[in-house]
Amino acid sequence: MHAFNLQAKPLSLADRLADLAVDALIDEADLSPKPALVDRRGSGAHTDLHLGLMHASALSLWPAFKEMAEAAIEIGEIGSPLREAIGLIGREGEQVMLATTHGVNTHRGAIWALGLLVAAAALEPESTAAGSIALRAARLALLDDRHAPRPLSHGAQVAQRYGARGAREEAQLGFPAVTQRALPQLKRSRAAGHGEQNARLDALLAIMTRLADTCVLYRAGEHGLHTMQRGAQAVLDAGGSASLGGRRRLHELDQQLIALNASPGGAADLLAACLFIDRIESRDGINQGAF
Ligand SMILES: CC(C)(COP(=O)(O)OP(=O)(O)OC[C@H]1O[C@@H](n2cnc3c(N)ncnc32)[C@H](O)[C@@H]1O)[C@@H](O)C(=O)NCCC(=O)NCCS
Ligand SMILES: Nc1ncnc2c1ncn2[C@@H]1O[C@H](COP(=O)(O)OP(=O)(O)OP(=O)(O)O)[C@@H](O)[C@H]1O
Repeated sequence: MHAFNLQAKPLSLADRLADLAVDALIDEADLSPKPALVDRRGSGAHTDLHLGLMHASALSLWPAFKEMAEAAIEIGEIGSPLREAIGLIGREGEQVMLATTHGVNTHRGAIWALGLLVAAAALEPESTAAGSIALRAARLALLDDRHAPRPLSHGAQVAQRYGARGAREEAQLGFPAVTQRALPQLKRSRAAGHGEQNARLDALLAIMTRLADTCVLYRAGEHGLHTMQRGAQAVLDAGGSASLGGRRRLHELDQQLIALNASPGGAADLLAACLFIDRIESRDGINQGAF
């Protein structure tokens, strides 16, 4: 008789980073109540998205994130070969996502942001400070990818019309919405004892106060963007999502953004990026199999 070997094979660094990226996407999707976004309550301002689709899409991206981490480990340095390798994997990941969702864009911006961050984390697994990971990701984002198509995406149209450079610029600047706003707010709200879900909502709102979210600009113009930014600030000023006043303001913001069809999808992607970095930072080095 053969004995089964019940000892699990240890996860590789690439496995663990892909797990963390997918976890961050699932946590972002599940977080509720998010203004005008897909969450456990419903589809927000979207007609073609729902929570099950967001989950399926997140899970479908696991192999792409793992491959990006493996490419970073194998190539080992920031430069055009790595930039172009993760660009190719990202585009293939997008195709898998679209096949999973029957053509709906569930996570385009998230593949970009998390893909860069996964590669950045894999390059130097002992260097887990948020600023260091974001800086490596920015250096990658600044490199040109000769093979990237330049479609007239919604982001490109908004760039022409309003001058907002969206997801690309946010990454090239080192994710300031994450390092300067979301992570500090997440920590402040946790320290104030507001509870994890409220702390995450506050982090999302902190992103929304300043972000030039091209999803919102495309769908609702500058009026939509100002409504998002002012409304998010009003929730935080009223005490954040854990307070009664803040909750009321959050409900108002949800209603206003839905009426404007203004879904802050870029802010949602950056919340996932924030949760990914937070998990890495809060553990004892990603090389030590701590998660
Ligand atoms: C840079 C990307 C995001 C394209 O940007 P572009 O603005 O042209 O596209 P699009 O309108 O589809 O927007 C992408 C998404 O970014 C998110 N987003 C919007 N605004 C912002 C913002 N200010 N900050 C961060 N993310 C944002 C939204 O979710 C939006 O849906 C990326 O998809 C890309 O370059 N793809 C080419 C393939 C590639 O190189 N992939 C690399 C994977 S690492
Ligand atoms: N919980 C969420 N709810 C809604 N969107 C989200 C959520 N999380 C992330 N997103 C991001 O929002 C974007 C989807 O926005 P949107 O539907 O405006 O995409 P689009 O295809 O550019 O536009 P449209 O649907 O107007 O044709 C995705 O790129 C995704 O990364």
